[in-house]
Amino acid sequence: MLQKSQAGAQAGAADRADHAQATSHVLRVEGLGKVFDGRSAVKDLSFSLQAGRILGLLGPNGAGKTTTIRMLTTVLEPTSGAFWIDGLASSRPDAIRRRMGVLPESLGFPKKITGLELMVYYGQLYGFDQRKARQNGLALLEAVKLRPRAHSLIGSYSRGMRQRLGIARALIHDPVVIFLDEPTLGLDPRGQKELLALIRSIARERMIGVVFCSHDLPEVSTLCDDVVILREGTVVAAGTVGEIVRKSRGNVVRIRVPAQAAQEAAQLFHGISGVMLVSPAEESGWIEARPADAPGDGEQDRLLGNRMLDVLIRAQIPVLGLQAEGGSLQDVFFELTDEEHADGYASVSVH
Ligand SMILES: Nc1ncnc2c1ncn2[C@@H]1O[C@H](COP(=O)(O)OP(=O)(O)OP(=O)(O)O)[C@@H](O)[C@H]1O
Repeated sequence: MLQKSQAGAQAGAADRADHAQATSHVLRVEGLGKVFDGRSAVKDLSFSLQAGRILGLLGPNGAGKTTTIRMLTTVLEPTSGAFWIDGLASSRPDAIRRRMGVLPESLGFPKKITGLELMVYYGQLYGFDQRKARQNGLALLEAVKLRPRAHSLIGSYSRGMRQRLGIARALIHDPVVIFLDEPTLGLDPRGQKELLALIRSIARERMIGVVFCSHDLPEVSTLCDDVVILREGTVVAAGTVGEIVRKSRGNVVRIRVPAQAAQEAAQLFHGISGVMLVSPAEESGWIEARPADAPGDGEQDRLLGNRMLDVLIRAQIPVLGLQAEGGSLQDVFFELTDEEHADGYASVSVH
């Protein structure tokens, strides 16, 4: 709880000044770092998140995601850098804790109370009286589609229902940012889909910024607006999902021509700037190509197949088969977090 002391009043004024500086972002992180026993777990991390947007924090095991989340949720003190939540600086953990909600990776709820009792308990911890805590609790249970089970014991809830209860609890004090650590872990495909839809609607309707940690890359591509990819504690890519996917080297085009025309077609493809043949023409007539430089111009990369087709049409070489594989967040993730291929990618800033 905040103390109404002179120091508190001064801190409040400073908070408001910070707030005025950074009102467009619900979360802003600058140069955040954490050193454990002389080893950097997170280095110079900077990004920002706007209200109503969902940011995916990605990285392989040991990349520094948990350390980052623990710093941003004030569990761990950063070694360097700072962050602001709703304009309030990380040097005021009590104040910023009241502006954020957290769904930790593993949730421990008492099993022998009802969902509503849990909501009332936490509502009162945040200073609501019994009536208001109950009213707020019921409204949030409705929002996460648990209203019909409000009076059931938590012990009877499925994993998906417990996750939804965890989200309702994280929203009790009307936070501006919520941190969700692997919320869909262990859910069946339907439960996963429903939870993702719920997270999206909460972000959009309540204008809450969501920081979402997951190892499920298709899920992150579907849900998130922005992505930060960490590798060994350092940001290796940051931007919107579209911006990051366009940086993929995964655009591969396979074209099949008659076997007797394969050499000629390969020669023609060689002549297209920006095209790299992956394999020599096969006896079957299949020829595989990808953009020569990475990261290339995303638009140009996506037009690779069109340019290859264009030269075949001009040379009147029949096209017998065509396969085009666009880049995905998964491609970029593997490329960036694989030591051999991690060079040559420029970061772009998250809006
Ligand atoms: N309390 C600690 N003391 C010492 N080293 C730590 C501590 N916590 C984390 N680390 C180290 O910091 C690095 C980042 O770990 P972190 O748990 O943040 O990674 P992660 O991306 O969350 O990994 P995972 O996906 O496996 O959960 C690792 O090298 C880890 O060993």
